[in-house]
Amino acid sequence: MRNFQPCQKPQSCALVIFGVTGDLTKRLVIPSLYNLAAAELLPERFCVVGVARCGILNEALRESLMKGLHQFATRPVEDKVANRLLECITSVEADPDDGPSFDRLKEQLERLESARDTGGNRLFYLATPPDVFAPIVRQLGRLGLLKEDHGAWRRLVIEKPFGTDLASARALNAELLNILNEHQIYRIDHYLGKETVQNILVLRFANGMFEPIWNRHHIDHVQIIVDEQLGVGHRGSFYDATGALRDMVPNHLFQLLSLIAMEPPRHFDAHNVRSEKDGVLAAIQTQSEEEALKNSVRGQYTAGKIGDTEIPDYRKTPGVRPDSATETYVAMKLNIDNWRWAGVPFYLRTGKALAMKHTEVAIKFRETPFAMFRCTPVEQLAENYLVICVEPTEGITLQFNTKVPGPVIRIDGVQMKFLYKDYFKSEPATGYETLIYDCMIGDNILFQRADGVEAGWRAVQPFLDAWKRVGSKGLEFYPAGSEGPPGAFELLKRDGRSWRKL
Ligand SMILES: NC(=O)C1=CN([C@@H]2O[C@H](COP(=O)(O)OP(=O)(O)OC[C@H]3O[C@@H](n4cnc5c(N)ncnc54)[C@H](OP(=O)(O)O)[C@@H]3O)[C@@H](O)[C@H]2O)C=CC1
Ligand SMILES: O=C1O[C@H](COP(=O)(O)O)[C@@H](O)[C@H](O)[C@H]1O
Repeated sequence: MRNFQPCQKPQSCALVIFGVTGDLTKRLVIPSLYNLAAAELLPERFCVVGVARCGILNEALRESLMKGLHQFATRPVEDKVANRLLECITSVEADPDDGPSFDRLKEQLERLESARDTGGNRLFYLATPPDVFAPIVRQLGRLGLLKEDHGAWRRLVIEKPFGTDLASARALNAELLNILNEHQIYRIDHYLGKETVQNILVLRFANGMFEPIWNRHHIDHVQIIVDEQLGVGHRGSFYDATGALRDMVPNHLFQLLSLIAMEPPRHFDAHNVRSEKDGVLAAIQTQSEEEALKNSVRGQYTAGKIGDTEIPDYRKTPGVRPDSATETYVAMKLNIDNWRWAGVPFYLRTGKALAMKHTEVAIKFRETPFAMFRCTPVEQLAENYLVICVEPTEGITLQFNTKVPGPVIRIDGVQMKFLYKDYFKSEPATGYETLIYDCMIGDNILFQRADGVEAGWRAVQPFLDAWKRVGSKGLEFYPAGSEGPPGAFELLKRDGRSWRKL
């Protein structure tokens, strides 16, 4: 998210993609590069080195990426732009288990850099399974390919998951920081590529009216809701080892939480913004295992129907264990131990195979102190919510009470709505364009820092430990296409609250 206008072209560079034959490259990386190319935002001198473990001819790789582009592009593909991009791509064979193949990769990369005159700047993109992040970085480190010298930058993009718990996240960070400096590492969380998520900072800090009421004196609680319609589909074995909490909470939901709850940064730059975000994650109250069990609900979907589509029982998904205790839904209550948020619960929920796709942050304000209008008791007034709608509706809604026209006082709840589509025309995008562009210009404001990743895992670790200890005890079931497990609604009811109706 750049702090200047107009957009500049990044410096010349080489982009090295590990996992060039994979789904992420085809579905998101290449379509984003295409969108950047169409907007004239790729470097003047540029080359892409596509690394695969088994040799693939340049022509075959380009053909397969072109096919993927036609399938996943967010806008009609213009041959001229696509060909210009694909001509930059060269296939190279290298396997992190085979040291000499990396020596050859180095030679080929240096040859291409010199032919394309890219100036030695390099962006390494790890679009591979997470267990090879460290081995690849070790190979690159051994060959000095990540060392910044003669003014040339060397950067590394890694995809989530950054570990599977606190210990593995620490180990991965330690491996990376052994070879790279923190400023060279770009840990991607695609939620930060969403316009509506980036706008949280602007809403809070470019408007004077929110800050005075953005605290425990005026806010009753916060809800972060990421409901998905998609089931687990073909990702059974990955998902069964992961679950809803690891897949979504310490990364995507915590990004939303930290943007909502952070203190104003001293400056709008990567260091200050990330320090404030990470500071609030570190202030999430550490729960005991008993508290974690009390303050969380796990659900797993059973067979059901979404629209006309029959969804099979989660446990019958290929790759999923028939007696799996993995959660496909999680709801939890967290507290933040600082002056701004003490006593303001944050309720988080996310799940698969639910009735609808909906992502929002709802900020619920306190009620009026007493009932001035006899016609409507306080508890019957509409609740005051400021809702940041992330997806599929993009916008902001304010819910408040108003007088119904007429001679007697009657009160009804109404909504004031800002919808992006009513104000702005923007080309449909993958959400990765901004992120890749920012890597190229060296702005890591939208990327996670090591301490933030670790603070996120630290906050969820008691939940992981407690669930591991109790196994499937307490796991609730919900039919695909429903609103989720009843316990998630009980979690708020117990506190005299309820989830906002979608
Ligand atoms: N797909 C998506 O939408 C998203 C994916 N991610 C993350 O991106 C990464 C890639 O995911 P995705 O593309 O879906 O996975 P795929 O399984 O589709 O692709 C993985 C790629 O990694 C390569 N690869 C596999 N094993 C190794 C290895 N041992 N050494 C080197 N390369 C290897 C494969 O290439 P080959 O076998 O040819 O060498 C393949 O190109 C993962 O970390 C995932 O969590 C994150 C967000 C979204
Ligand atoms: O990272 C992931 O995110 C998606 C949800 O992303 P969204 O942008 O559609 O909200 C989720 O489906 C997937 O399981 C997870 O790995």
